[in-house]
Amino acid sequence: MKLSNDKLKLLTNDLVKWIREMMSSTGGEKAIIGISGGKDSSVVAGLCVRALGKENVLGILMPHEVQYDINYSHEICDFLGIKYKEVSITPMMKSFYEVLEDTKGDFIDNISEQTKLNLPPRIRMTLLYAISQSIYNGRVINTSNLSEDWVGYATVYGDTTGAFSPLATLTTDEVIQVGRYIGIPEKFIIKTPEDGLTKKTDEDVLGFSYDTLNRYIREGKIDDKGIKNKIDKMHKYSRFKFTPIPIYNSYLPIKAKELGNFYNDKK
Ligand SMILES: Nc1ncnc2c1ncn2[C@@H]1O[C@H](COP(=O)(O)OP(=O)(O)OC[C@H]2O[C@@H]([n+]3cccc(C(=O)O)c3)[C@H](O)[C@@H]2O)[C@@H](O)[C@H]1O
Ligand SMILES: Nc1ncnc2c1ncn2[C@@H]1O[C@H](COP(=O)(O)OP(=O)(O)OP(=O)(O)O)[C@@H](O)[C@H]1O
Repeated sequence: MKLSNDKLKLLTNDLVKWIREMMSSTGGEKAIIGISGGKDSSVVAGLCVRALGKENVLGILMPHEVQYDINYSHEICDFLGIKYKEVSITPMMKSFYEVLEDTKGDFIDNISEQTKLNLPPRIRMTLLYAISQSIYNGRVINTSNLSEDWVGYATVYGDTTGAFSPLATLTTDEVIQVGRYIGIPEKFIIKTPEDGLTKKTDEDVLGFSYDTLNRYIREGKIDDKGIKNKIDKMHKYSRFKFTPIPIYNSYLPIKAKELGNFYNDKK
């Protein structure tokens, strides 16, 4: 959705205020962000700098093997003036593969492509939490956007997680507009997103364009019925990624004083 300057101003101010409030309500001080050099992490980092000050934002660069565009990640951190650290995930990927190889035989024949695709996001998130927990009041900030989340194009317990998610209700084109509004240089926000492992673009993998998806999300309109059905199906079957783990709530009594009625409400 094309946003006017007034709307962008309102939205950006609100986002910045919300980040500040979320940081304080979760008892956090330092924002820890995985910096890929693409639009989502660049815009989240830019918003966090506005909300919390650059001294409270830390970028973690996590290449796997040779990341051909790693200079983008260094440059956006330098541009924002935030501290950053580059940590290769290759040793962790290797160990994981070794362990997985050892599980082959009994009930695993081959390591599936899905396993391979989703391992890097999970390792990156594990690393972000590991770093964040060793920093006083560190909080991992999620960088997902509405378009990808809408169709579940994200790894459960990988990039879907974090302390809070500033861009979760903004489509990819709206993230770009907010990025421009806060002065993120164009080269970081118009990079063609690709999944990093197959080198295919998101749109190749998804089978429809973000323009089509974003228009459907905001206006409910879509010309191609086949694509509409595909999006609806992807949406429906990926909601589990964004809901807390369902819990079995037995009828056995809970008499301890409960703040917030978490268990009793579910009965
Ligand atoms: N209804 C259900 N309730 C609970 N769990 C359910 C479930 N259905 C599947 N599952 C479990 O979830 C697993 C599948 O979910 P998941 O592991 O997420 O994997 P999956 O949805 O198969 O794949 C995620 C896709 O997102 C792409 N991705 C990931 C990360 C970032 C980006 C990006 O560009 O930003 C894109 C990635 O390339 C891949 O194509 C299944 O193997 C199964 O264990
Ligand atoms: N190489 C990397 N180094 C650091 N963080 C990464 C890296 N790759 C992915 N991430 C983190 O995981 C998030 C999701 O990554 P993904 O590769 O799926 O790109 P994306 O959703 O298009 O996001 P972005 O626009 O930030 O690249 C990123 O926003 C970033 O926080």
